[in-house]
Amino acid sequence: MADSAEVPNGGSTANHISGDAQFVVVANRLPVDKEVLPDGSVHWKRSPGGLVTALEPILRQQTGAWVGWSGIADSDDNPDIPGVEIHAVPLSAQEIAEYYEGFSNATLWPLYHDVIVKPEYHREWWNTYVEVNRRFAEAAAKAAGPGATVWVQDYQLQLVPKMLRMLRPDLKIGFFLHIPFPPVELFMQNPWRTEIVEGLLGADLIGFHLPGGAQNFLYLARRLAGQATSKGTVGVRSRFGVVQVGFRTVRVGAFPISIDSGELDRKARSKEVRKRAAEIRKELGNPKTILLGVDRLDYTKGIDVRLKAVSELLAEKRIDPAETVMVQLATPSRERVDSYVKMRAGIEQLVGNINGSYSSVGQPVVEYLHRPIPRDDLIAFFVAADVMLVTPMRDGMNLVAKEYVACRSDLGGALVLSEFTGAAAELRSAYQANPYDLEGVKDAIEEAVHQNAHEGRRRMRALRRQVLTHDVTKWAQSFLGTLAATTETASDANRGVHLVESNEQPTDGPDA
Ligand SMILES: Nc1ncnc2c1ncn2[C@@H]1O[C@H](COP(=O)(O)OP(=O)(O)O)[C@@H](O)[C@H]1O
Ligand SMILES: O=P(O)(O)OC[C@H]1O[C@H](O[C@H]2O[C@H](CO)[C@@H](O)[C@H](O)[C@H]2O)[C@H](O)[C@@H](O)[C@@H]1O
Repeated sequence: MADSAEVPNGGSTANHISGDAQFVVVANRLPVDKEVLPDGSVHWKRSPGGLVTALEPILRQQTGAWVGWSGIADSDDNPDIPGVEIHAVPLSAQEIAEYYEGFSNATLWPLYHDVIVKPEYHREWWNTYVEVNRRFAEAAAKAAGPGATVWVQDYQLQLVPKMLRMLRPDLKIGFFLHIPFPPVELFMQNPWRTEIVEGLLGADLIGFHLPGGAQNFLYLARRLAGQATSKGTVGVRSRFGVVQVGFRTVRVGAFPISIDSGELDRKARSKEVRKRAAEIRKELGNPKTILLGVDRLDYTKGIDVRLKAVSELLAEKRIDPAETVMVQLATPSRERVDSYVKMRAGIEQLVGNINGSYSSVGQPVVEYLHRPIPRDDLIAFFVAADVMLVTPMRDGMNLVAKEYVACRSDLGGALVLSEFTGAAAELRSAYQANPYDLEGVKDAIEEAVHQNAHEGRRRMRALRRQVLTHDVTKWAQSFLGTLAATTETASDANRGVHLVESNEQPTDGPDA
């Protein structure tokens, strides 16, 4: 183990006595968010988003440590979670503004999601991103036992793999990106593009949801970091790409994430959930059709698209307001970032417009809740919904689509799914649509609303086969199994792989 090392990008050096955890997850967020109630008491609640939904069952199966931030400023409390050793990384209010709201969510998030909103590039935000990444790397280096496996998560921490390797060359380091890896032309906008590619190359294995992301990364590793890489296509959980970094071999692969589908299936079959689902339908006025949206309130999710589509279908009398209720459950998200403030106002206006035009007294057409819903209630909503609307402009995976399918053991319901989600590659039997084509989205919703029962069961059976056989355990096992099998020597890892030198003319272009 290296006791001290030079950390690139302005990092300090330190002695890092190792801890004893053999498996360490490093993520921006802890699995629980700290909340200080008005009476001063502290309450820990489930953190928002799919990353925590996916990783929480993995940590339950595999004892280890979790390094992350508690969601509020200046807190280093470590909540008690059975079987998980928590290491909170405190962030100041300024770091939250510059690293989390700034560089992570107003620079990288829009850049990696097709620049739906214009990314902002500020040097101070970048400097704080580097500084906070260094702090996470140091915390991980302290938590990890000798030779441990450390799994770094997502776009907020792309510099951690290289920083951690400098501190602790004895570790096996994996990195997984939960959001899309953008096309090369967009990635090249980033003034710190080379530092990010080099940061990621500190890992032994870099995982993406889709082969396209992995291939984009391989091209950039050659072009920006000047490394030799494999050529040819990357497969799903197979045919990994290779980047040769000096004597080290870095593997690059596609590992589509999933959910604990078995557990959701069991819960959704329970008497309590069935009863709650029936109550929900009754509370909504026993409509013929319940349309459902479940999202973090994020501009990438296309909540406005589905509201506009429903509004036009009502205007064109293709769906009947007396028979239809749309429920939109929206968890508050990144509420101090400008683009989120604007988007929330736009969505609430659309909801108001639809209700103003088509509701009757006591019977709103759109029910909109801006708060997180307890898990068991959410499952009951999935069971009650006739049509699930998942319409992102771009989404790394979208676990909501998979959760809906896992909850439909009755083979009822229909899924309308944007082509631009990672989930679309697997959920082929959904009613898929291009979210930029409003007529196409309307047609998909109308078809789903009016599907005949036989066709609905056929589609749902196919969707469930995929979701139940590809659960989150399979995702983690395939990633961690590949990481464990990474070999130290270039000659072993590269046997049979043709490497393209960075100065060779590549035959596989970006997105190939
Ligand atoms: N309104 C809500 N209340 C409770 N949980 C929600 C709500 N909206 C989304 N979720 C949960 O958050 C997770 C979202 O994951 P995903 O669809 O992958 O998107 P993201 O991680 O971008 O938010 C899912 O597990 C979903 O059930
Ligand atoms: O931590 P927040 O800023 O509140 O955001 C919540 C999480 O959102 C993103 O989730 C992504 O991960 C999901 C699981 O892989 C995937 O299905 C989804 O498409 C992604 O958007 C983000 O990547 C996480 O880091 C956040 O914690």
